[in-house]
Amino acid sequence: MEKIKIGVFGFGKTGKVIASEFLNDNLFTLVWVVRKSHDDHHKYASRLLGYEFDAGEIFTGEDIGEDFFLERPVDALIDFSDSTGIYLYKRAAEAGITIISAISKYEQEELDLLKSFAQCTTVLYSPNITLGINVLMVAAQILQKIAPHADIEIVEEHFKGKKEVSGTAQKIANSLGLNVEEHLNSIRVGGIVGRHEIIFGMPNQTIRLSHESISRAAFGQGAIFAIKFLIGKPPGMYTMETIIAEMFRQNIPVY
Ligand SMILES: NC(=O)C1=CN([C@@H]2O[C@H](COP(=O)(O)OP(=O)(O)OC[C@H]3O[C@@H](n4cnc5c(N)ncnc54)[C@H](OP(=O)(O)O)[C@@H]3O)[C@@H](O)[C@H]2O)C=CC1
Ligand SMILES: O=C(O)C1=N[C@H](C(=O)O)C[C@H](O)C1
Repeated sequence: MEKIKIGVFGFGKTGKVIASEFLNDNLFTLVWVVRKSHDDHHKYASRLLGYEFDAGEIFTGEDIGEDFFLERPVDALIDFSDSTGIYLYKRAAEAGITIISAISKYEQEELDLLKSFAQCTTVLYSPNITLGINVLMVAAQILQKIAPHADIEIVEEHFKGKKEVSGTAQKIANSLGLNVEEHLNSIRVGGIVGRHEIIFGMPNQTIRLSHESISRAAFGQGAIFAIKFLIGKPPGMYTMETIIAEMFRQNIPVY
């Protein structure tokens, strides 16, 4: 079977682990990686990550001219760079390359741009691409319907250096109709990869839905799940939670 060709934006804390997940999986070929700086320019991500073969040539944003995506075709582009990466890959969308953006926080302008790409190709946007957090997000909406009077607080914990409020926590708050200023609690300590908890407080009981990414590999596995789902789908905007919600629908008759 022909391998699925992948291009990755971002080669930081997460991008490196994502690249490794694709290098470890025989279904995929890592064709290139784009980063902001000129560090490791034209070296192979595979070599830098300890593999003994060449894959994932490293480029900088400045290398992306008119023909970059035509000369180095891929089936899917996975974005773990930052909110500016999106301005470099309009031509990828026009060429029909599947776009998966995992950027945790976009301004409206960037969200609109991403939506415009969905007219030409399949686009999936997910501020938290793990399977687990999306299951939790759907479960929380069901629980809120079952217990509409519960007090709800969201706690998100991340590594000390994370500057912005968790995009995942904001998305959870929006999906539950909660004011982010009032109900979102952020903790920044040490090296926590990412933990989210939704606390439902009732007079005589407390329900806690929590999810923790214990390795950034969880994000790579989520991206792989997303690509497999998107193969053969028509152009349009997709999200992880709508894929998971559909799976809930198909599997809900438990009793
Ligand atoms: N949706 C999800 O599940 C998850 C989302 N994220 C999100 O992914 C993003 C990256 O996180 P993290 O790895 O921790 O961040 P880092 O700061 O460690 O890495 C960012 C990377 O992006 C590159 N970069 C920045 N701007 C551009 C650009 N315009 N074009 C191409 N590359 C660029 C940087 O290049 P250089 O190395 O040259 O400086 C760097 O390699 C964040 O938005 C984060 O919140 C993270 C984990 C999970
Ligand atoms: O910056 C990160 O690393 C992460 N960001 C996400 C967010 O802001 O919600 C998701 C994940 O927990 C890791």
